Amino acid sequence: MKQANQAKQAKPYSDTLDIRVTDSSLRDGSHAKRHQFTADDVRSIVGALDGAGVPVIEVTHGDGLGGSSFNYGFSKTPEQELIKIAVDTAEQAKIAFLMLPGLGVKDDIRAAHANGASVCRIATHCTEADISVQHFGLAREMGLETVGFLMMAHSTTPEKLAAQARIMADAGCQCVYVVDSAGALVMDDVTDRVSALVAELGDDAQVGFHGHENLGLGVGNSVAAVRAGALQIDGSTRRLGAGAGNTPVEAFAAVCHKMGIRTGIDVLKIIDAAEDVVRPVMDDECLLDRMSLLMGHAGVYSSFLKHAYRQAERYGVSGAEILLTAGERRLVGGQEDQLIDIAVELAARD
Ligand SMILES: CC[C@H](O)CC(=O)C(=O)O
Ligand SMILES: [Mn+2]
Repeated sequence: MKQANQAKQAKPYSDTLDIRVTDSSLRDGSHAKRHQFTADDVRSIVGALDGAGVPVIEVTHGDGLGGSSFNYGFSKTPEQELIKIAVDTAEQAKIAFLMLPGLGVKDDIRAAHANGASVCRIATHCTEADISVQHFGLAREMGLETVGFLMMAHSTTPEKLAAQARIMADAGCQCVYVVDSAGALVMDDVTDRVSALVAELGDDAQVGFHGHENLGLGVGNSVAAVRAGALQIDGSTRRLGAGAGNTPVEAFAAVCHKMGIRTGIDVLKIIDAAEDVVRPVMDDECLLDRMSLLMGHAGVYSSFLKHAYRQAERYGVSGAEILLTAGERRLVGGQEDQLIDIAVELAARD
């Protein structure tokens, strides 16, 4: 623990920030909204987060650029339009976008750049970093800041994860995230993974952490990540994200303030933004209920939640059983359609 704290003190994010927070309410939260964000939602949320000093705001379909589709759910508003509105609204925050190679293509990155986004986040399954190489190359050529997402990080070892982070860093990624897509990591797991990446990457790239609340550990895990040397942390205001939601930015900012970790976020303003601006846009609170808790326990991709509900209703089977079976089969992002297969099997069995 002592060493980890020293790592943080020795290497703050910048002269004024110890760590940099990215708010993902308008991207990860798109899963919870079934991708139905409107232009007004983006305008009001970006305005409030920007005013509270959140330094980076991510805006994209929940499954990233090109995610609007039959398999993942169609967006109400084209994501490039939302990105442009976010850029036009923010006065100080950078606007980030996410892309999964294969779902989105290079032209989507070019369009996001043309619309003014400045942080390009490329996500792959945690053992498949090699598919991100050309996208990092393109993004760097275009002058975009780059972030890599190693998703479902609970499903591989710290050593293997660090080797995948090396592939991203060598391709031009400036910060590689440990992504707890299933909200399945507990604190020591986070410490081990972040430490392994910090040791592997050294000064070549920063390390980040993206948490989900499925075991109620978003804030605790994010603090563990910071102590292990992470310099970038994701969260969502009011936990507006997939599953039980993400690390709540307002709680994390308050905890950091108490711990003397500088985030640049005004705690009182972000608390007001959560209550007065983000909550009214949400269909429901992102709850730590039976379904999301099962996801954390069984290691299921958080964005499967709404799909599981839909198939459970359609085939008259238990959503919890769909999720547990998805966990047993170790399904990864992109295999949403297999939840239909599972539901059909469960219906045939009942
Ligand atoms: C693009 C899918 C996914 O929602 C990315 C992410 O936030 C995660 O894996 O947690
Ligand atoms: Mn997520």
